[in-house]
This record gives sequence, C-alpha cells and structure tokens, in this order.
Amino acid sequence: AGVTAEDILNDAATTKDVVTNGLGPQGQRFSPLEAINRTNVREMVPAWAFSFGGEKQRGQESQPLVRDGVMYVTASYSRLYALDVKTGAKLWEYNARLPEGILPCCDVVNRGAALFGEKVYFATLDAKLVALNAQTGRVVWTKTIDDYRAGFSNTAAPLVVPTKTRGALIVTGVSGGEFGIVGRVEARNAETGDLVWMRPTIEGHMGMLDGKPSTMTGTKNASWPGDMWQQGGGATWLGGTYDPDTHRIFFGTGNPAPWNSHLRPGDNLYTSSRLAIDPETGEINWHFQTTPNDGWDFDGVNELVAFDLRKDGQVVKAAATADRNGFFYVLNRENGRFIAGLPFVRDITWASGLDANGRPVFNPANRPGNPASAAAPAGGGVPKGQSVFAVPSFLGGKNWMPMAYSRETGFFYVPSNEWGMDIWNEPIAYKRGAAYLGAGFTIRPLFDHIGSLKAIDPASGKVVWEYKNKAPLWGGVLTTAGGLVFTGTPEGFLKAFDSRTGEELWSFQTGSGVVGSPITWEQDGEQMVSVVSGWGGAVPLWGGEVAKTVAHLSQGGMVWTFRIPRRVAAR
Ligand SMILES: O=C(O)c1cc(C(=O)O)c2c(n1)C(=O)C(=O)c1cc(C(=O)O)[nH]c1-2
Ligand SMILES: [Ca+2]
Repeated sequence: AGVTAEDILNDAATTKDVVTNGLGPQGQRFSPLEAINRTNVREMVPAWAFSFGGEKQRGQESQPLVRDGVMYVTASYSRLYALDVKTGAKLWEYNARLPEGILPCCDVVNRGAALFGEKVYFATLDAKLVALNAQTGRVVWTKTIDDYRAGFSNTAAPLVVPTKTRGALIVTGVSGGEFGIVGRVEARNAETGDLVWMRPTIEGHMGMLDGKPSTMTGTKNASWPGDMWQQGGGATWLGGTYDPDTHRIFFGTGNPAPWNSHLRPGDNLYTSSRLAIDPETGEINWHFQTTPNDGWDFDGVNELVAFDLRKDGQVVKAAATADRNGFFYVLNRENGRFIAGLPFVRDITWASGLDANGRPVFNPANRPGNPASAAAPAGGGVPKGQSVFAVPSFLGGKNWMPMAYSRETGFFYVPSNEWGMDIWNEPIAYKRGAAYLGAGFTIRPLFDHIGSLKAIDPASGKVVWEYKNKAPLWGGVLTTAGGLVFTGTPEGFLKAFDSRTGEELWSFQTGSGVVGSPITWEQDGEQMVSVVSGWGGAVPLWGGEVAKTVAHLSQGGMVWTFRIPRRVAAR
C-alpha cells in the first residue's frame, strides 16, 4: 500500500515501519519500542547483513527506511537498494549514472531516501531529484535541481510535507556552499515533480511561487556589502525537518561564501541560520542566526528538532539544535525566540558566550586576520592574514550527524567532537565551479579523544553524561523507550548505551566505520535494529592532522540488521 500523509505524520508513534528520515518528520529519532531494552540488549545478534558490493566503498551516511517488508537504503555514489527486510536479499537496485566532474565538497555521500504514495525519492550528487517506482525501482521521473558544473550537488534526504492547499510536497535543499552557490529550499509536487515554490536563503534573490516571482522576506541585501550576496552561499545541504504542530518547515543554512569574512562585513543573512518556512507558500516566518558574519565555516545546517519543553510547570513549544559553532540552542519554535543556550564542547575560543538574544559574544582576537592588511610574502605568493587557533574546528562541535531526543528521559543525545584548527584568510575571487574559500586551515586534536556523545538536559542546560571516543564521531543517533541510545563509531562499532547513565551495554564490530544513522522497527512482532556501515565523509578528506589518525580505518558498504533471538526474548 502507498505511503499516505497520515503515515508520514504518525511515523514517530507507529513502530511497524520507518517511512521518514528522523523517525518522524520532527526528527526526534526516538522509537517507542521497548522489547529491546537495558536488560536484554546484551543478547542482540545479527539477523542478516547486505553488501552494496563493487568498488564504491566509502562514505555510507544513509538512514534506511522500512515499508511493508521492504528496506529502502541509499549508498554512496547516488545508489539506492530495495531489500527484503526478513532476509536482506536484494529486490532491486538503482544506480544513478553520474557524470565526470561532479563537485561534492565532502565525499560522495547520500543520507537517505523519502517515501510517498507508490514512489521512493532521492537526490543525487549531480543535483537531480529522482522518483522511482517503489515496487520495481523503475524511474518515474527525474528533475534537475541545478547545474553540477556550477558546484551544485545534493547529499540530503528529501522531506515529505503534507500541505493544506497544495497536496504533498517533496522538499529539498542544495549543497555547494564551498563553491559560492546561492542556497535555497524548494518544494515539488510529489506526483509530478513540478516545482511549486522556491525560497532562496540569501537576501536579495527572488523566490518563486506557482511559476511567478515571489519576494524575499526581509530587506534587500541589507546585511551584505556590494555584490557579495550574488554568490553568498547559505547552502541548505542537510535537508530539513517538518513540525506538523506549528505547520512549519525548519531548514538550516550553511556558511556564507567565501570563508574570508573580511570581504563581507555584516550579518550576511540568512547564512548560518535556522529558517522556519511556511509549507503553503515558501515564505520565511522567522529566522535565528547562530553565527552572524561567520569567519570559521560554521555552517548552521544542523537539524532543528521540535519537542515540548517542560519547565517550571509549563509546557513550551520548543525546538533544539546543536550548532557546528559549539553551542546548543533551545528556541521557541512558534516565533524563533531564544530560550537558552550552552556550549556543548570544551574550550570554545571564537565567542565567550551568548547574549540574552542568543547572539554570540565574539572574541575579536580569534577571528582569522584580514589578508588585505598583510604584507605580501618576501618570496612571492599571496598575502596571508594573521592565523589563529580556533575551537571548535571548521568540521564543528557537531557536523551533519543527527542527534536524538528521548520522550522518555527528556534528554537530547548529541554526537559531538572536541578539536581545534589553525585558520588564516587569503585573497579570493569568485570563479564558477571553483572552490570559493579564501582561507587555509588545518585541524588539530585538543585531547586524547575527539568524539564525545553527550546527554543534554534542555530544561537544566546540563550535560548529564558523556561517552568519549578516540576518533571523531560521524554517525547519527537513535534512542528508544527501552532506555537505549544507539550510535556508531569510525572504529567500526555500533554501540548501545543506557539513556540515563551513559553506561555502554552492547557493541558490535561491523567491519568498517559507522557513519550512518541507526533505525529500529517491529517486524512480525519482533524488534529489529539496522545501521549502515562504511567509513567516509569529510574527516578523511579535510581532517588535517586528524585525518592521519584515521587513515588506517577500513572503508566499506554494508547494511547490518540485528535482533534478539526469540528463545532469549521469551525468557
Ligand atoms: O556548504 C555546503 O554546501 C556543504 C555541503 C556538505 C555536503 O553536502 O555534504 C558538507 C559541507 N558543506 C560541510 O561544510 C561539511 O563539513 C560537510 C561534512 C559532510 C559529510 O558528509 O561528512 N558534508 C559536508
Ligand atoms: Ca560548508
């Protein structure tokens, strides 16, 4: 049976399928299942494993979906597999034929598919949106989102949003912030793939609604000098969440382009921000900017997760986000107002804290210097601005990997990393399809661990527990009513922790680094857990000194599915 709007809206409460990225459109990644729990998780063993095969063994950041006995899982290099959930046998496979010259900044990743009606949707590294027949894998339609030669690509899972006036929409963003593209969110008719609305994330650019130009919320170019808004970045590369309760789409926006912030004094709206968008029109209802005039590559794309904040006997419609810049924010999701914030990594240097509105209090000495006021080096070459050591590194206190929120404990489980970087600025001019950074950098460790999974209580603003991991954590998190928190490590383990104490209760070596997001669901009355294994993503490519420490890790491409054997479960 086809996936309905009701199935999408109920995905967080139902357990038989997983039809959304995030286990519900709000992206809480919480399952009410408790058959696998603190007491018996030690008995969990593999049910089956599946290999994506071939030579394309890297960067498996996908979250599988499950519907009516079929698992839909994407793989690196824009591939999609349909598997029999009972045996792991392959039903069909779709392999996008990618052109030479695609320009993903940070590995050939894909984070997952979307399901609606009889179709399965996913976006490709050459910036296309593909709709396949979920039964057969045959292409129903393909839409070009934009030109990969200009630096556009797509890595995120599409978001399905049921609307009141325009039916179900497939909502996508774009990648390409490091190439000076202009970010945008766009919505397509789920049936036909026709564009319904498009909303740019940089002031001054015109949006679109029903084929007609639609103006941008806010003052034209007010926060950008000269023509810098024309290639302003603000890529929407991580996709979004949807909150049925307020009927708002939440999207984060990436770094402003170029990285050299001295070329664009001003807040550079709406880069490094969270946007609340009206699904009916694409208009921006509110924005919250985490890093105004970003100079450290602090993309603000991190997922905004809706939850009910219980504080002083009141329930507030809140949402939380853990930013790349190292701060965790609690916002009012009705109006975007700042409620509370805290640093979730140690020794942040670029800001001393947040003010009453959640705006960072900058440390001016920790902004990389202006190359325009530096002398050209004696031996030739470009002038370099003053280099600074900044924490967190540009790969962030948290990067793409999604956190989870437990409706049982009320805690957020945040996959974070503790590291810093040397960063300096250089002159740069925009050239279509070329890197547009104007900065140099190298990442360095701070401690003898980098990865850190933290349980954060949004009501008290306290870190309740922490699990330290040697390599940077790069996988998503799942939490369950069974009192468990699941996440993977680059060292290859899928692990289960006690959601209250952080005690490690179970781990399994998958054979390659785990940078995917685990799921759980109920199959014929039995709870199952799945995760994709296959090391990759930005760390091996951009990790500087840290990349050397993970160079020995094996690449891969497998789906692992676990269960507790029935005879044990029955005890
Ligand atoms: O600005 C952008 O368009 C953009 C896109 C992506 C992406 O699509 O994967 C990443 C980043 N930026 C980025 O800054 C980053 O650190 C990053 C890490 C990863 C990854 O999958 O490991 N992707 C991206
Ligand atoms: Ca970026």
